[in-house]
Amino acid sequence: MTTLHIAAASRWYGNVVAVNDVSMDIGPGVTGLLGPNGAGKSTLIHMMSGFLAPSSGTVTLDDRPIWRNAEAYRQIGLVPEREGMYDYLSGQEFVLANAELHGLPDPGAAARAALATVEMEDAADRRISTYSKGMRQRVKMASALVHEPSVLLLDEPFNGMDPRQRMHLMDLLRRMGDDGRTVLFSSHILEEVEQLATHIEVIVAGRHAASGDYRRIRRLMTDRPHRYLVRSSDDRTLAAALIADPSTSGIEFDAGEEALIVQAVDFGRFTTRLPVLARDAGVRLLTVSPSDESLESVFSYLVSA
Ligand SMILES: Nc1ncnc2c1ncn2[C@@H]1O[C@H](COP(=O)(O)OP(=O)(O)OP(=O)(O)O)[C@@H](O)[C@H]1O
Repeated sequence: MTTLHIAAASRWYGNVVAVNDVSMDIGPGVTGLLGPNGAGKSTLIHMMSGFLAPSSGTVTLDDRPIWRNAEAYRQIGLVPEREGMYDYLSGQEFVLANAELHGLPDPGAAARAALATVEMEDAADRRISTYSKGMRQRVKMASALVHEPSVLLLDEPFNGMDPRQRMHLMDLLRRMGDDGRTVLFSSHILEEVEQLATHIEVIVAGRHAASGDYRRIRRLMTDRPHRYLVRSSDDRTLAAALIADPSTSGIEFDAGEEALIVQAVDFGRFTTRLPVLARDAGVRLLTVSPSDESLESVFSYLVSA
């Protein structure tokens, strides 16, 4: 069993604090690292893979520091976000180079096996420059898997993949998690994380914001107050009806938007009550849209919770 242990880890670049006092344990199975762009996901993954030293705190693998520890590197595979690859190599040569760097006894066979795992055998002898984005992603994956690591770290692995490739990679990662490997992938898309991860760590503005399974994270998001932008045939009458109802805790009129901004007490109740109240008041609803549903606002709610 392999566990990554991150204890009060921070990393700064000059005066930019990318990761701020983060503590978490990542064990076997599939974990999703969720956070908006710039949250510090890549920096955290680079510390977990031994590419970066923490500025303070520790990042260990089964209690041994990862930074400058060749033994730990042998157990870790990293699929970086960066696109830069050696385009003049074939897929086979690229994966083989990593197999050789790891000093594997039969690097050729290991490279072929890893390419087969990601279903790239047929294109293995073509130059990487001719590959699609999804194929490049798969070759990076084969390269990370060639030494059969017990920990696999993937930085935004689904970016640029078509739905079929995405499903295929999800199946593969699920299988690895089921086999007892420690798999962590980062994403800024909640739906992606929901489909794959049994455990989710949320990071926002460098800080650890929440942790748990999808249901717990979702609950944190839906239990918070919600704001809606509402336009109707008679905003004044609708506002009076809404404010008298317990599903609504506040209303203001946004002159710029020419709409009501309604603060709902809870998401489920408000969305069932609104049409009923409007109908009873003889008001036609023209627009109902969440005014703060962006991932960023959900995250900032999680951080302040
Ligand atoms: N080498 C660097 N030098 C200076 N600042 C950096 C460096 N790398 C990252 N940062 C800053 O650290 C913060 C976190 O960046 P990081 O790439 O880890 O976030 P991220 O969550 O992976 O975002 P993205 O998904 O957009 O890559 C950002 O503010 C970023 O600008």
